[in-house]
Amino acid sequence: MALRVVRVDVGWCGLDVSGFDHKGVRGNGRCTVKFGRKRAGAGARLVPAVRCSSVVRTEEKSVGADVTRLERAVVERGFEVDTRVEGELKEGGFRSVRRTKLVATIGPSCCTYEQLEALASSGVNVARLNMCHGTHEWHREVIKNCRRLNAEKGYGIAVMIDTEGSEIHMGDLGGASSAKAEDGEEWCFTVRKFSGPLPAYTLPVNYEGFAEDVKAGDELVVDGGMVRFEVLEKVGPDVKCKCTDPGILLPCANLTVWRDGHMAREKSATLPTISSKDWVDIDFGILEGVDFIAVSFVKSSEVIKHLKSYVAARSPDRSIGVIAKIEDADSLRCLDDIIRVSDGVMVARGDLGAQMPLEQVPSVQEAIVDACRKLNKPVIVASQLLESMIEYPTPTRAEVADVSNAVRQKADALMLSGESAMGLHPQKAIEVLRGVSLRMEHWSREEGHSETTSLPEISKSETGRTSEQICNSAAQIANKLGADAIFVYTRRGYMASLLSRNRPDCPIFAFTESSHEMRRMDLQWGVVPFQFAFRKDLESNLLQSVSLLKANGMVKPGNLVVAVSDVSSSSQSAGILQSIQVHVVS
Ligand SMILES: Nc1ncnc2c1ncn2[C@@H]1O[C@H](COP(=O)(O)OP(=O)(O)OP(=O)(O)O)[C@@H](O)[C@H]1O
Ligand SMILES: CC(=O)C(=O)O
Ligand SMILES: [K+]
Ligand SMILES: [Mg+2]
Repeated sequence: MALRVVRVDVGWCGLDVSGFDHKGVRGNGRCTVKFGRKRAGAGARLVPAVRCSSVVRTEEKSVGADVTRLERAVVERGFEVDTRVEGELKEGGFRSVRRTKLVATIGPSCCTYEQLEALASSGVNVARLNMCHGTHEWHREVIKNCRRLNAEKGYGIAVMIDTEGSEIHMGDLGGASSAKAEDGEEWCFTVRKFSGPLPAYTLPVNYEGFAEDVKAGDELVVDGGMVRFEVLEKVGPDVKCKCTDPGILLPCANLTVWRDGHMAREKSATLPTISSKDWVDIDFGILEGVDFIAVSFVKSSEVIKHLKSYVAARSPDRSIGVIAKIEDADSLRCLDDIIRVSDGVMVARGDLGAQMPLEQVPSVQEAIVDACRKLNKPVIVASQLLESMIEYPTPTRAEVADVSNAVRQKADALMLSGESAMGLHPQKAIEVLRGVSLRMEHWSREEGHSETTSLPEISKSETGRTSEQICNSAAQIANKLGADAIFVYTRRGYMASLLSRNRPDCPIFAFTESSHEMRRMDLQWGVVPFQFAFRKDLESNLLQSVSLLKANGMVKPGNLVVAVSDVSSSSQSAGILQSIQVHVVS
């Protein structure tokens, strides 16, 4: 039997071990972890005692101060939970937990360790990195900071990369954070490449066929109408334009070309959804162990299927969630197909609003949120939720109403873009999202303003249908009994998602063995992920988790818990598929 010291990092990348025994953590924070014996006939698998995630390196010496708070949490306490949720539970009890999840785009305003910590402490669940901007070194540093925060401070922040896609947009502004275009000024849009500062009144465009595609008289719309130009003439790679609607130009701003009142798409319409640059960025994401990859301008379910099989082949032991961004009319035509094959969806209102009449965006948002819930996939509502907070420390009343509306629709998550990436008040913006979410959730739930949504049956297989019915019933039982929480023991999060789909009155505590699955579940409405070593059946899991939470002051006598499980047990092999248990904490 090998005796080895393992550095356990409940962070991002690295290998998952099947399990190991532990001697415990000593007062000085040193921890020796001993591998168990090989199970007979089970090859290299080890007898699991405490299951833990992401062993980054193994070495023959003691790790001493390397042992982080979270490492100790799993070894000492037998479970792990995001430290922010733990605080909420201890302070306000089960029902106080926020159900709507928060995504923040990371940019120059919030990328240092301290700035990220400020966002994390205000409740960010997912950090989004837009691959349109920054270098791989820059993104790697942000990911490293997020990991460090998780390891040192006990947060469970997930990372999402977002592809650039092939749509036409401007390049960076030679290092400038913005440029101002005045009425009547002449500007040159060009496909020429520049290193360093740009010549005056010049804007690079990413799409090589740009000059071929546009015609004199076309209208160029920047960022859905922030600035407009009229095309005067084409000279080789340059397109000379006159500003007709003045405003601020931002780096990598989206460009659409309009002709005779319609969006002109020409050859750009045939560009691949995932460009060669995107594949390089996706490889980077896989290598860095990100939790989600969001794909811009998805036009069909095929591209999602293709990416999912690529990711599965490149990252066989660690699934990465593929999020389809809905940002144009093409994706709406096959919305249900796209949702079915994706692991989640983003309502990308920024580009949606540039690609279709603005007044259609609210109803499209509602339709997408609704379809995602019906098809059991998490949905993120993104862009301009608090746009004025890029500059001002307080949102407009209309913005608060917009955020409230998304929460009332029961979207899984809300996302900040420029507000966090390059705004003056990233932390305040997250606090507004948090405060408005909590208030609106309370209003819907406790003040009886919730509407019931009928959910279609989605599962095809017998076990899937059983899980679905069990989860629907468990959610109903929990609501009728006024339960404090639903506990679900789940390997890949499927049962947790089926419960979340019901949007029950109480939070869903989802116990899983992998810290990676934990982070993936943290995009779902009302799901509170825990890492926990499974016991032999539902009853032992329930008793063990309740007693662990009780010992840590996170449940109280009298709390009512409804429990379900998709973890196979001895009774399942005896023919009892699944059951619902109701437990009062003694
Ligand atoms: N990594 C970054 N570096 C510099 N600036 C950034 C970065 N990420 C975002 N920004 C700034 O924040 C603004 C909003 O960011 P975001 O990524 O959400 O843009 P978006 O237009 O909503 O997304 P997309 O390009 O996917 O449609 C950008 O226009 C850019 O100015
Ligand atoms: C987020 C994004 O890509 C959009 O709103 O267009
Ligand atoms: K993008
Ligand atoms: Mg977009």
